[in-house]
Amino acid sequence: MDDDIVINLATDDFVAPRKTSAQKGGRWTDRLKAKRDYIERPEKRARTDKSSQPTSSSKPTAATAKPTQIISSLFTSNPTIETPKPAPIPKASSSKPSNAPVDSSTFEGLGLSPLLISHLSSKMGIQKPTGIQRSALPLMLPTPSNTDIRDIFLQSQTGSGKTLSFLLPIIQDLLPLSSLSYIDRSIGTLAIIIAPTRELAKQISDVLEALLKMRLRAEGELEGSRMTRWIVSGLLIGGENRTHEKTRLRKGLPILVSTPGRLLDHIQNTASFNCAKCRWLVLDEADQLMDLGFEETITGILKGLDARRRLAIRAIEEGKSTEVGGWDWERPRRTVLCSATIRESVQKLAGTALTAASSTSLTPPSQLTQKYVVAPLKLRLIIVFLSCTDSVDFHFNLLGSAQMGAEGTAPESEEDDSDEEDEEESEEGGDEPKRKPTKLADDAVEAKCPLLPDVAIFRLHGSLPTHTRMRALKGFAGGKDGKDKKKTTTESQPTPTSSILFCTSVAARGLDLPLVRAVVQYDLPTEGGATEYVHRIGRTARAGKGGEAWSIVAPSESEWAKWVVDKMVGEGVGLEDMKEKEREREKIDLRQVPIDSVLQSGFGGKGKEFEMRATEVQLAFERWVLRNSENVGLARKAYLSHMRAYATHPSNEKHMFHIRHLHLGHLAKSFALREAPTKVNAASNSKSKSSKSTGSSKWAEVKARSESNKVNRAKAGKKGKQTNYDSDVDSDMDLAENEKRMKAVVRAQGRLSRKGGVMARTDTSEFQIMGTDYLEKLVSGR
Ligand SMILES: Nc1ncnc2c1ncn2[C@@H]1O[C@H](COP(=O)(O)OP(=O)(O)OP(=O)(O)O)[C@@H](O)[C@H]1O
Repeated sequence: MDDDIVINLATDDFVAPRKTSAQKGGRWTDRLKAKRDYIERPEKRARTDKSSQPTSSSKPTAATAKPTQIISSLFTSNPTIETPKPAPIPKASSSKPSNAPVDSSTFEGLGLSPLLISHLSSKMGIQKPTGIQRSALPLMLPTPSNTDIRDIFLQSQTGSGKTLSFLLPIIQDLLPLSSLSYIDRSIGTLAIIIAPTRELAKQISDVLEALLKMRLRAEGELEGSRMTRWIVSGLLIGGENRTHEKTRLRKGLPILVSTPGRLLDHIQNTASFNCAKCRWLVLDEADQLMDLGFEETITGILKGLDARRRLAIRAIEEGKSTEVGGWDWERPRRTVLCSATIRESVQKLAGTALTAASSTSLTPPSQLTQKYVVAPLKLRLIIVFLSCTDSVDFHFNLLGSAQMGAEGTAPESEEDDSDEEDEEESEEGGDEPKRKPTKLADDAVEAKCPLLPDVAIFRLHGSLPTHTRMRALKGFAGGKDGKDKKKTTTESQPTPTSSILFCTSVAARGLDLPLVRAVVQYDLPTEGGATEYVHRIGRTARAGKGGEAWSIVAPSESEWAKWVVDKMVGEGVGLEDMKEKEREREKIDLRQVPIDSVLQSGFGGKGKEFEMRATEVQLAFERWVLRNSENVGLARKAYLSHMRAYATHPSNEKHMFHIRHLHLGHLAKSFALREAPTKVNAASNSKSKSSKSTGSSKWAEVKARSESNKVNRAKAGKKGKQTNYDSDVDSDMDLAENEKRMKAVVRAQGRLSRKGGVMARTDTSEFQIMGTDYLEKLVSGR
């Protein structure tokens, strides 16, 4: 399998829906289709914004020619989207991949141990160093000339081999200790690697274990134990039994890979965690780790390690130590900061900055093709994916269960006020055939999509339990889960040849899945701007391989393409010179592709046939949502969460990503919702009204908290700062739930000020987070 993400929803052999004129008898879907496709609706009140204008490209149809509108059509009432002029192919795209190994260099020439070189070559297929490895190894490998170099910052493009750049020097540094008779794993932890997500920590640990499997023996020795026998690696990522972790730590883990929270926990609370002799501290994705939210934890870790070291030295001085003698306590700890993107301020924290010679900018790998399509929101559903947690769950279930021609009914509840269209659905749903289960198990990680027979679908987000997240990643990457399933796949369930991973930004950084062919940003990042964009697209085009990045851009967001390129060039470290910036800009080839050509290649057919095919798929999705209240609930929740997430774009992006500019009707349609958005909110409100706690008491609670925040801020002398809530949070909505969600969003973004446990505006960005009332007003036009 060499393609792990596909972007087309249907292939050329898509079977066109049966044309029918039957009004009586036949399949329910045929009658419904005949009815719905040709129901003419009174013209909607015209929107005043230009986005409500019909496309210039859309030819007059029976519907558009008259002053009426087909409700289910995806291709009417769309905003005008300028068709891009074909851009010249930039010179850079024909040059050598920028993150590939460098032919002119060798590991021998960089001072790497022959034992490691031989293992890399024979067991891992790695022959030549990449640019960053060429820069880093001579300075980081243990030699008498570089003992003074303490903190190091490694910056290079995504997929350029930073992991080996720090793991190889650590291992080469520890290997000589093997000759000391007293050395075994009880020496404690000598190197710690911190990664921001569990998935990334696990991945680094896997690479480390692959390296430690080396049959390394001292030169000339054919027999005897491995030099790495005592270098046991450990992984601490939370979500696991603490007692079990403590036992492992007590036995000794010379190299530890961990997420920050769990590590701090053990430094503070596990007496038997011997980390006083730690020589290496690596912060992978350092910019994210140094950001607010993680910052305090990292500071706690640094202080904790220093304190442990001081205590150990004092114990030796006072003769109370059980430590073995002969340890070089004078040798300082070396800190390695590592990322593809990093702010200059963070870079300055490191004494020595090492970058791959090829580029210091925020640019993605040169061989990565970047494309974007400006799509009306309601058309997104038929293209591809990416979103917040609820949106991931919704799309995973939708794609994993919806089928062409499947039946639907109106939702079981909350539909007393269903509109004419819903009533039509209910009437026609009377003779529906037996339904298939419509929702996947809560812990399901893989689904087969009836619309995409050769595709396995996976999901990954931070609200899933750790073991589920790991299973998802393994399955997607073609690991055990995926492979086993392929063996048992029957004829009725064809072998998946491609995989799609629906995920949140939890998968944006560091994950190395070499077979990923394309990254599709169904939603652009709400947090992290161009930096997050570069990390996300960096999941493809790794180590010199090709890859494509697609971004789905709403008409109201169309300024984004220029903005993100400006940011990529402008935020590159050390790119002050205008000419240099211009050269960098030329290398970034982010080009717009007309939506028609994307749909045409996805759905096939002649002329505008793709419109009918796309509409059929949209209808299949809408029918799936209508099948039961659970599906409706998933869709509504995803829609509302999407709006909340959207509202967290920072204020300097408001001109492109303001919720006020979103076409909410189209947005609802992209979640396969037929209801007008007012109804989506109304349904949500009625649910919360029936919940135990009254809205008003919760409102009072939130308001009180908001007041207390103000007092705290005033006390702290932070005038002018405000909470991330607007003071007009709606009293009807489930405020506690709302608050929880908002907090989760903000915390996930690392912007929750831990001081006092309240959400406060941070110095680096001011969120658009606004009360539900405000969203409601926008939605209902009040
Ligand atoms: N010298 C090399 N030759 C060939 N492949 C390599 C070399 N070094 C590393 N790789 C491979 O390149 C891929 C990317 O490496 P790695 O994950 O370390 O990249 P990274 O720079 O950390 O990326 P990101 O910034 O996205 O975290 C891995 O599959 C790794 O095995």
